[in-house]
Amino acid sequence: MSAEAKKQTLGFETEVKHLLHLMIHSLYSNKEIFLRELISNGSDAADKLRFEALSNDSLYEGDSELKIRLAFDKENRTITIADNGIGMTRDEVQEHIGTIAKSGTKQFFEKLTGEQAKDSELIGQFGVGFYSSFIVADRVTLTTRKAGASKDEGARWESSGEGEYTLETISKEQRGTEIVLHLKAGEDEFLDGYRLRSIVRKFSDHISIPIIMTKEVVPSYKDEDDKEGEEAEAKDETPPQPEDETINSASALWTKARQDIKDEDYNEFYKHVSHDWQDPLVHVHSKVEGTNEFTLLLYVPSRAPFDLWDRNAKHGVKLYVRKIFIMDDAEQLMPRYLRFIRGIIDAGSLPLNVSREILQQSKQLSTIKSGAVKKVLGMLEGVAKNEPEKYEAFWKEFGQVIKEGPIEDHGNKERIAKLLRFASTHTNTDKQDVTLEDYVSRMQEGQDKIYYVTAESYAAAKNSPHLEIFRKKGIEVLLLSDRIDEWLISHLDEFDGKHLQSVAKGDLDLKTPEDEEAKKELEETAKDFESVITQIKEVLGDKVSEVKLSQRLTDSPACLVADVYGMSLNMERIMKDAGQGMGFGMNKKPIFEINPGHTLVARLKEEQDDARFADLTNILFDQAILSEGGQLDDPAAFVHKLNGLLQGLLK
Ligand SMILES: Nc1ncnc2c1ncn2[C@@H]1O[C@H](COP(=O)(O)OP(=O)(O)OP(=O)(O)O)[C@@H](O)[C@H]1O
Repeated sequence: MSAEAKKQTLGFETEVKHLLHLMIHSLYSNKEIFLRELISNGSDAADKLRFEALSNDSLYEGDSELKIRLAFDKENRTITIADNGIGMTRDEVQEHIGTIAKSGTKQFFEKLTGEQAKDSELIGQFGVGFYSSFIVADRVTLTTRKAGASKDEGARWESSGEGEYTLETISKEQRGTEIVLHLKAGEDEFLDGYRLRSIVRKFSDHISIPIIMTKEVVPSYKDEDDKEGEEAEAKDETPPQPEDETINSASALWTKARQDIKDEDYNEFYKHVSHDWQDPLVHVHSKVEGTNEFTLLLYVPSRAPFDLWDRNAKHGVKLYVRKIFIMDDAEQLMPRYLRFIRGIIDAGSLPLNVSREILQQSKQLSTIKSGAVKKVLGMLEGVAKNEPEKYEAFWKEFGQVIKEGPIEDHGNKERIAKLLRFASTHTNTDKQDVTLEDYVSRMQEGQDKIYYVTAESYAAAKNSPHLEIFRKKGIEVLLLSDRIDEWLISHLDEFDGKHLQSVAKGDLDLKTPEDEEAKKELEETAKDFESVITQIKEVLGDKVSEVKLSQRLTDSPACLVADVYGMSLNMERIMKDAGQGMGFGMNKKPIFEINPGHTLVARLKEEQDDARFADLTNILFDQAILSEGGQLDDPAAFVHKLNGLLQGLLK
């Protein structure tokens, strides 16, 4: 026996134990799903073999009828699930089984709180897969051999799910994977053919290869009189060959007509392709005719996957060609902003021998992609229109990703823009539920722009001094505080012919008659403030590009305004945080606007003492930074100056 053939005892990754514990507890009321998960794996293994065999027929080893066999043994209290799919090498077993080598796992564990209830919720986002065996079994034996490998290159893995597993090389006649579950005490309900059949029909009917069980001998109800004769007959006959039966409908779900598919079937298929254990939020099933004929069955999950923000996360759409699985993770099929979409696309017109390289440049595939994107957008539009509550749930989970849409997908910009939802001064809550269309319908007479403010948090946006004049005039402003918003807005400069305008950038031009009036008045006032403005400029030096009287303030004494062509101050901060080297200062300096109607500014005008003038000016400037959500370079100096003034009050 070679060294590696020896039995090894290996430890699970530390996280596995915790994960197993959580899974078992959160799934206990739904424990029959272990069967769905194992059958799902068997079906994936068959898909993989079928694809590999396209270019290497010998992998079938003369047996191309792919299937899954399910059996139970009452005496030994075991359930066996066996497939003749691709199988695994010993190394693959070590890599895939009992190890969580999925991207994003680490982040997932960081999110766990240790509180059972909360963590159970979270874990729903994490596929259960093979581990679900341990919900019902206290020992699991997996034997497998890779298709095309020699018979003595099989592997046996065994574990009781408690931190360790053994792995050894064995000889295995049949390629594929066989899993034996040694049931825990109390799980005997699964040692029942009727129960197993009904679970398969409920969860795995859509699996496209046959799931086979031995036909059970149904006791026949014959006349009492016949009984003796029958027994006598049975005695001298060898038992009849057990007969097989297929217990699922074994056809690719997406090839069926919509009206023949039940909601449960759609949901179970979703769980199979997505490895999610919750029902999806919504699906679209559609056949697109034409030269590039294809069928798609795509889903929106009800919860964001745990790796939604992981750059390396897998994409969720599988590519099939005429029912043959071609590949997972087909990033050519969905743009990044729809990366949460799960399901399949069956491209009838692609050749079967496509490779990843060919796909990358395939014109046909990009046509299919754009057709699929349109279907997905159509589905979302439908939900938004007809099922607003569902859309709200969708937006909560995926809104931030959809906001990448106008940046990534110019062709569909208008359509995506209509799917966006924002918080706004109209509703004054942090709930993002205002559409751009709603906004436009509420625009005031003469208003020709869609106004927004960006800030680091909803509170900072809502309380921004820049909103004062808008609130006073009852002009709605969108309150943007998601990180992505700055980028979104830089790519979405227009909606329905209306320019999107930051309230914190450039000159205000509200285009109303009162506005013109106010402007004139301000020009008059400005004459009075000329010398104050010059003095403020001297104090602030190159911290600002300009100082002027403000039209936007009613309650606050001062604010900062970004150059109309420059970055907003919020954007500058984001860039700085992201270490983009574009720190405060690289951008054009902000304009410092003061409110001539404010008592502090009036006080400044009267101030004779230069030192006090400088202190007050610096305080107003720092306050303006703070109310923008910015950070002070020297907070202690600010506090010191402020206290100086306050003490002055007490004298
Ligand atoms: N019957 C099988 N035949 C061949 N490979 C298998 C089989 N079962 C599992 N595997 C391999 O083990 C890996 C891990 O399986 P597991 O069920 O834990 O997770 P998964 O199916 O990848 O995803 P999830 O955990 O989200 O369900 C699979 O991706 C596959 O590579």
